[in-house]
Amino acid sequence: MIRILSSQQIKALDAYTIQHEPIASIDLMERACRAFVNWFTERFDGRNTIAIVCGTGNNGGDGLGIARMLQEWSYSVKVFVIRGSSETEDFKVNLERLRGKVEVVEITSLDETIFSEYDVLIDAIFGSGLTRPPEGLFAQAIHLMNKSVAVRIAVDIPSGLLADKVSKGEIFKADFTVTFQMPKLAFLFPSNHSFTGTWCTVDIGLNKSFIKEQQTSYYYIAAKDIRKILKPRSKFDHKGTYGHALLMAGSYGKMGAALLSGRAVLRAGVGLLTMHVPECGYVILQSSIPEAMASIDEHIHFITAIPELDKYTVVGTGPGLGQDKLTVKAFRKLLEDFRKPVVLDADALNILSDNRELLLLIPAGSILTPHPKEFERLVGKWSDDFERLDKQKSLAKQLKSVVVLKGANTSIASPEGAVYFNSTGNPGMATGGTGDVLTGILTGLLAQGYSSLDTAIAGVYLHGLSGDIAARERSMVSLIASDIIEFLPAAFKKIMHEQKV
Ligand SMILES: NC(=O)C1=CN([C@@H]2O[C@H](COP(=O)(O)OP(=O)(O)OC[C@H]3O[C@@H](n4cnc5c(N)ncnc54)[C@H](OP(=O)(O)O)[C@@H]3O)[C@@H](O)[C@H]2O)[C@@H](O)CC1
Ligand SMILES: [K+]
Repeated sequence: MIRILSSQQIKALDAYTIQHEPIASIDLMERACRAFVNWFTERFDGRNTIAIVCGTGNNGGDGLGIARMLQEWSYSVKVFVIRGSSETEDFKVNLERLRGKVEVVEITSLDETIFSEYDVLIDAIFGSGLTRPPEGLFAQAIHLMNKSVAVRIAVDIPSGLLADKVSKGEIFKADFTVTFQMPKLAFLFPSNHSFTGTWCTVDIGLNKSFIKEQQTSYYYIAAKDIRKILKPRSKFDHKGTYGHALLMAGSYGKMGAALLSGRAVLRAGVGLLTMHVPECGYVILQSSIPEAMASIDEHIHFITAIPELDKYTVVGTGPGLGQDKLTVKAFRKLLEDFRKPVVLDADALNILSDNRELLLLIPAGSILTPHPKEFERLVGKWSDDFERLDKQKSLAKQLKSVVVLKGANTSIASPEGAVYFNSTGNPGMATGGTGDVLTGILTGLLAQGYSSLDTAIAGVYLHGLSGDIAARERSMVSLIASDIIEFLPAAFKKIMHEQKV
C-alpha cells in the first residue's frame, strides 16, 4: 500500500530524510528537480518554449533548479518570480546557481499577455507549504496561467490546492502534476481533477522506514497489494473449497443486470453459483449461464421470496432487483435470516435508503457498493469531498461493514476507519452494467473466503484493471460491461504472474 501522508507529515519526512540519510537539504531539492526533469524530457522536446513561475519557498526553489537543468538540456526557458514575505535558503541558493544562465524576471505587476508566448507553463509558486488562499499577484498570476493555451504542469502540487484540506480561491489548473514521492489526499477527489490533471508520482528517495511508521488512515492501492491478497490454488482443491454463492438479482426487463453479475461471480473464481431470479428469468438464465444453478421465484416479474439459505457461503443482491414492496419484504427476510456477510448494490441500496430500519439488520462484515447518487440517498448531501469522505467512514463504522464508493479512484472504507483508494480503471467504464459486474466479482471473491476488506480491495482493483485492459484492446469509447468480464481472466493473470498481458 502506498501510504498517503498529510502536509505536516511530509514536512517531517523531509526533515528526517535530510538528517538520517544524511543529505543536505539543497541536494534533496536537486534530486526532486532531477526527478521532475527526467519526467519532463521524456515527454517534451527542445522545440517547446518554457516559462517557469516560482514563489520564494522551496516549491519556487524547485522551479529554479528545474530551470537550470532544462537550460543544460538546451531548452528555451524563462523564469518568473513572485516574491512572498520570505525566501527559503534553498530558494536563495538555487537563484544564485541560476545567475547568468537563465533570464529571471521578478513580477511586480501583471500584463494580460505575460504568459501568452510560451508552449509550456510550469507552476512552482506554492507546493505543500501553502497555508491560505493565494491573493494579490499570486492569485492574478494563477488566473492568467489558467487562461493560457500552453500545456500547464504543476511541480508537486498545483498552486492554490491544499494537500489535505478544502481549498478556496484561485487554483492552478494543471494538465499534468508531477508530485514527489506519494500522491496527496486531495488528488484523489473528483472535484480536484480539473486542478491536478493527470498526475504521477516520482521517487525522490524520502526515508522509507519513516513513511512506514507514520499514522495514516489513507492508502493508495498498488498491484503488489493485490498479489499479496490473492491465494494460489492447490492441487487438491475442489469446488467446495471456493464457496457457494447465492445471487439474488433481476426483474422483468432487467435480467441483463443479473446475467452480468452472475457471469462475473463465476469469472471471479467461485466454486458454485446459484442465482435466484423471477420466473421470467428462468429461460434467459439457463440458456445464457449454463454454469449457474437456477432458483426460481414464484413471481413472474420480480423476486418475492428467498430460497433456503443454509448452503450458501455468501449472498450478493441488488442488480436489477427493482423495489416492489414484495421484493422489499424478501430483502428484509434475507437480512434477518442470513447472518454471514452480504454484498449489497443498486436496488438493495435504494431499498435501504427508503427503509432505514433495515440498515440495522445488515450483517457485520458486509460490503456495500454505492455510486455517488446511491450514497447520497443513504447519507444525505455533502458540501465537499472531504465531508463526503467523512460520511463514508462513518457509515462503514456504523454498519461494521466495508463501504465502497464507486467512481474514479473508487474509495473503500473499512469499519476500522481506514480508506483505500483504487489506482485502476478509466472513464470508458462509466457505462451501464459495470457496477453489476463489480457486485459479481465481490460476491465471487467473498465466497472464496477472503475477508470483506481484502475482497473489496482486490475486487475493485481487478475490476478496474480488467477495464484498463479492455480499454486498451477495444478503446474506452466502445468499452461495455461484458468486456470487463471478458478481460477479467487477463487481469487475474497479470496480477498472479501467470502471463504478461
Ligand atoms: N517534501 C519534500 O521532501 C521536499 C519538498 N520539496 C519542495 O518543497 C515544497 C514545500 O516547500 P515549502 O514548505 O517551502 O512551501 P511552499 O509551498 O514552497 O510555499 C511556502 C511559502 O509560501 C508562503 N505562503 C503560503 N501560502 C501562501 C499564500 N496563500 N500567499 C502567500 N504566501 C503564502 C509561506 O509563507 P508564510 O505562510 O510563512 O507566509 C512560505 O513562504 C514542496 O511542495 C516541494 O515542491 C523539494 O524541494 C524537496 C523535497
Ligand atoms: K506548484
